[in-house]
Amino acid sequence: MSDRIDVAILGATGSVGQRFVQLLAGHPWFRIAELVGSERSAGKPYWEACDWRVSSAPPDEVRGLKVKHYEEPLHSTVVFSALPGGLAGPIEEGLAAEGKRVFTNARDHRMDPDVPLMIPEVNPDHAAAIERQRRERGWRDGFIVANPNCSTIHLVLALKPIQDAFGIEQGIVTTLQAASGAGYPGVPSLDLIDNVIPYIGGEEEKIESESRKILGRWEDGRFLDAPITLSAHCNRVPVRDGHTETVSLKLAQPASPDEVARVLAEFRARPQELGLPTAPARPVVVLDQLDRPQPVLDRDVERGMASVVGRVRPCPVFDVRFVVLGHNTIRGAAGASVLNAELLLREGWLD
Ligand SMILES: NC(=O)C1=CN([C@@H]2O[C@H](COP(=O)(O)OP(=O)(O)OC[C@H]3O[C@@H](n4cnc5c(N)ncnc54)[C@H](OP(=O)(O)O)[C@@H]3O)[C@@H](O)[C@H]2O)C=CC1
Ligand SMILES: N[C@@H](CC(=O)OP(=O)(O)O)C(=O)O
Repeated sequence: MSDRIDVAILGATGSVGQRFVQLLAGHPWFRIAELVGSERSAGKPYWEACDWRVSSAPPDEVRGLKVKHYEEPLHSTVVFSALPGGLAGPIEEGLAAEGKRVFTNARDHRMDPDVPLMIPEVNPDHAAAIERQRRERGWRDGFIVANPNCSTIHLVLALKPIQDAFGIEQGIVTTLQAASGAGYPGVPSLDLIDNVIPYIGGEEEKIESESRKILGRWEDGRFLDAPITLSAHCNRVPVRDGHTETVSLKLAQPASPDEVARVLAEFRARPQELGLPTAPARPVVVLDQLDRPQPVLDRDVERGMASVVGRVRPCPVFDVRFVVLGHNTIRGAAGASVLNAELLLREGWLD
């Protein structure tokens, strides 16, 4: 365990930061060395600074760790960022310029033309954009790798096997997003209980543009978007964790619902081949029951790292429709970053 790589977590006290702590405590390759927060938390022991919400108590190895201010120097070479969007951008760039390998959840750099927006099962080859980043930004060892928006990740994990097998031309996705997606404390309880809020700022645009980048190609030193037209409708619902999405797709080649369900269930990719520690054995899990997936029952399948699909059936307007559910702060956020870091470590980018 002594040769584990020291890592820092930015935004360690928030909803996503707590999931990072949970996933990285006892990790075989990484050791939580530094926890970073705002002015509010800096200088306090983690257990005191953090309103821990994801299990009974923070892991012993971090309880007493003193939270650093985000302007303090960091010694860790790997940095996981759960900073708020808008604030994250310049801080992450500064760290990459110092040589840190930054794995970020924040939206700021996702659509940069030299930043991989990675899902290891979908576009591991996009890591090659790091070379352009280093060349054009003058960074020698550092880099930024982003993971997508929490709704985008689960949508794209379900689209990838279908795109590869049959091609996708158009899609409509409607989300039912959990309260924890808005951070902590997030949406006031009186606004959300007994209610549905049919608006999440910027979310529809992110789902539409991020999906095209991830499903696209890295070719001749630039990203080429996948030629898929998507229309997203986003809603906040009174669910604690787990985003549900209903999806209708127009395919390039005909396929029956059974054929679509089969390619989804059989989908395996690089993280599974490499046996990465945080990789789910099945990145997409297909359920047969008529009324599944449901957040309360299915969000923790494969330790929250899988996208759970159900109700694969014909679509009278397009070709096929289904439901996909995924944990928004595990595979939708912290788990996605950790899996990106595991992949890049195994592929030599952290040497
Ligand atoms: N929640 C989700 O499902 C998902 C979130 N994301 C993204 O992950 C990031 C974190 O989100 P989430 O955990 O939900 O947010 P939270 O609001 O729960 O947490 C925010 C974190 O950022 C820290 N922070 C706030 N302001 C500052 C500051 N001025 N300087 C330094 N640190 C600061 C807070 O520290 P302190 O407690 O010390 O104030 C806290 O640790 C965001 O970019 C979000 O968009 C991405 C995908 C999914
Ligand atoms: N907007 C997402 C969470 C989030 O923070 O997304 P992003 O990282 O794209 O800003 C939600 O509300 O569920």
